[in-house]
Amino acid sequence: MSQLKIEPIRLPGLELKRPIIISGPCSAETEEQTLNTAQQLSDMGVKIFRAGIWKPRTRPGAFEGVGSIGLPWLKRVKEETGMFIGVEVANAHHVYEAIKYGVDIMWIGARTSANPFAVQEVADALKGIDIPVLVKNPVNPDLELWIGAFERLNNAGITQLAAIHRGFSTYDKSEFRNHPQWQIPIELRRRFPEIPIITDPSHIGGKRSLIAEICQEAMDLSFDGLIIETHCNPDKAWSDASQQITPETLKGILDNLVLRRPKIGDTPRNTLDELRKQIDKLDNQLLDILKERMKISEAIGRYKYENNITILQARRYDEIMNDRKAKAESRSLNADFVTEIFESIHEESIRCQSAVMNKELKKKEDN
Ligand SMILES: C=C(O[C@@H]1C=C(C(=O)O)C=C[C@H]1O)C(=O)O
Repeated sequence: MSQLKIEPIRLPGLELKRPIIISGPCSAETEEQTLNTAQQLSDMGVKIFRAGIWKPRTRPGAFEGVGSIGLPWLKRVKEETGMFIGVEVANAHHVYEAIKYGVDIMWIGARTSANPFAVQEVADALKGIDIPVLVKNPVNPDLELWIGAFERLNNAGITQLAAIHRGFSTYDKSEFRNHPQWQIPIELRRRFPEIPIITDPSHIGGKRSLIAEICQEAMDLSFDGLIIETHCNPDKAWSDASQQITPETLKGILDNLVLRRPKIGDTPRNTLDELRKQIDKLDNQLLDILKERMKISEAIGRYKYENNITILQARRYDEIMNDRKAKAESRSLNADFVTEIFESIHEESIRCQSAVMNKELKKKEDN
């Protein structure tokens, strides 16, 4: 199991409290737009400003960021508002430029964190620089690749690290621009509880109407912060207009966030302990039932071996899936959830039957 050395993010003079808020436009477009947005955010108490300077776009021809000429604008933001400034970096040149202009915090984008060569280049460029680096999840839902990026940065001596959860690309259209797949950042939290997780509702939602609920969900998962795109005139934004909001809208969203305590602490435990005992008991029953079901699958596997029948019986499988889904619905259980469970049980049943068949075959060969 990998070990990471994670230290809290240090920004001089700023006490980082949950939720950490990072905000600013998707892209710095003009000096005026950058400063105007920053001033409004600063007035409402936001301390960390973000703006994209180099924008990796899916197709050529879209606005790809203003490049290094935007860095003096960010420097002005820092000087005039006192906010800390952050940009996305994707190669060594970006890192050197950002350092030159006093950038306080850098993040690695989702397309970059999917590419170990690019992450390594950024890590090598950062060697010897003590700066917080935020790593967006790779575009594909691959937790190991995400962890690999933290390891590469760690190996280069970067320890002030945090994760940005921006959702995962899917071919299917869904209500989200990038599917949250919350179980992936949750698994990151389980394995590396010391890594702060910052959710990016702008990229997950892709539209303004989803931002508030994604922020609330992230807070209820006890994540640590939010990075939210804001623009002084969102409808006129040069990139990602549909997901940017005004600083004023952001203020409304933040004011309405319900912040619950991540630790159970000294709340009266009796009720919770009792309910958890009931969960433990039911989980044990589930495990016993699964064990019994797999034993029957094995017996079916032996029967199929002896009678020369294929393991997969698509019609029976289809009947089971339709039946269990209907029964899930009649019990007000989420049909997608139940479908996933039975898909997984079926897969394991096939694996158990294959193992039985291979064992029988080997026995026969050995005789
Ligand atoms: C157990 C069997 O084999 C496979 C596994 C199934 C299951 O675990 O429910 C169902 C159908 C088959 O694809 C079977 O044929 O009944």
